[in-house]
Amino acid sequence: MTAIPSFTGDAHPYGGGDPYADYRTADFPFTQYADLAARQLGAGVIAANDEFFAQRENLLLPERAEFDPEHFGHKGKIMDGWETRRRRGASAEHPWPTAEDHDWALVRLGAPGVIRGIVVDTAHFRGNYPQAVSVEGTSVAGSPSPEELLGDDVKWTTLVPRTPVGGHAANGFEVAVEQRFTHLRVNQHPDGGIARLRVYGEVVPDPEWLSVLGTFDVVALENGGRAEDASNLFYSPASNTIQPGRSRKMDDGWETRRRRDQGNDWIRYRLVAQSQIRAIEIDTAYLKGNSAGWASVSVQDGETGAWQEILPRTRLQPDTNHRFVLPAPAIGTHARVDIFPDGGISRLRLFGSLTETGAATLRARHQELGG
Ligand SMILES: NC(=O)NC(NC(N)=O)C(=O)[O-]
Repeated sequence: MTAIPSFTGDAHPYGGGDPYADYRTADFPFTQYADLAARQLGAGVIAANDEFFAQRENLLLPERAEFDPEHFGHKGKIMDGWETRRRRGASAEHPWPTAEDHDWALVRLGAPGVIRGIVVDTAHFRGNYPQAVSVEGTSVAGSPSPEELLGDDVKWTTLVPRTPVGGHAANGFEVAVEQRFTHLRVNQHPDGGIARLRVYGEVVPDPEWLSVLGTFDVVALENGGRAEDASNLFYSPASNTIQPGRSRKMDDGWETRRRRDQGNDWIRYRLVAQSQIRAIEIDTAYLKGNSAGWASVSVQDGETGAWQEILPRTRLQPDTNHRFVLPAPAIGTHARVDIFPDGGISRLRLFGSLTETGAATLRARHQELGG
């Protein structure tokens, strides 16, 4: 694992001006993966032992945390994060919290998967961030209640051991645990505030669920699809094109910078597993003066297979969902959308089903990751 920067210690008290001017962060190698704790994917902070100063749900807000130095409420300073009360010891002789004292929050991942990295963001928590944090993971099928998750029969695996963190900083941790997780427990030792939680990883879907679906979107992030590479990410990520639901504004889609050459832009995807594609949707919702002019779609079977064009270069309309039925099913493990010359699309849907090989591969991966 590559060494990534770690931050410790207080940040300076807020002194006015841009509250992010002294924010400590870094480029983490794992942010190429999807955020499995994204609300858009269906994640939630389902319980916490204490949220006296600020509510647990703020942890998963997609926007970066805000800070208003003048904003106070009945409980104290209004903070954009999850913040617990200060713990006290049991007596005047020992007024401090014990080494075991800690606060916890339970997080349901939006899609189960393998976790590659976690960011515990303490933005604006300058003198009230946790002394240390730890993160554990578990895999529980169905929709367990907080009480069930806290039961003695649930096995938790350490993803981030108890580690000191810094105030007003993006505290990143690489995770190397080859298991599929459905829920996390985030611990603050002994107490404090965390602004945001990001959990980067690879979706590993339930093969039984996909097998009964029949026809489904074999490139959708929630089903285990992934945007592997793209020609340009200037305005917004390529992974937006395989997010759930339709775009609600322009930057919910994928938009490239204006090209000034004779080339074109593209995205390469890894499908859920080997699939048979029968229909395609290309949506340009909210892309009007910058919608892709034309698009084509190709598939590749295996990392080294030849690319086969399955949708020839086709004119697209701005702010429109386009539907195409393929003349014959197309088999592949990867797909590529080429847009001409540049601009963007908001969503790509590839409807079909897993081949027998694809289904077997998915079942084997699900099993090897703990089932
Ligand atoms: N100035 C503070 O933020 N104080 C307290 N926190 C809030 N949110 O008021 C505390 O005890 O950490």
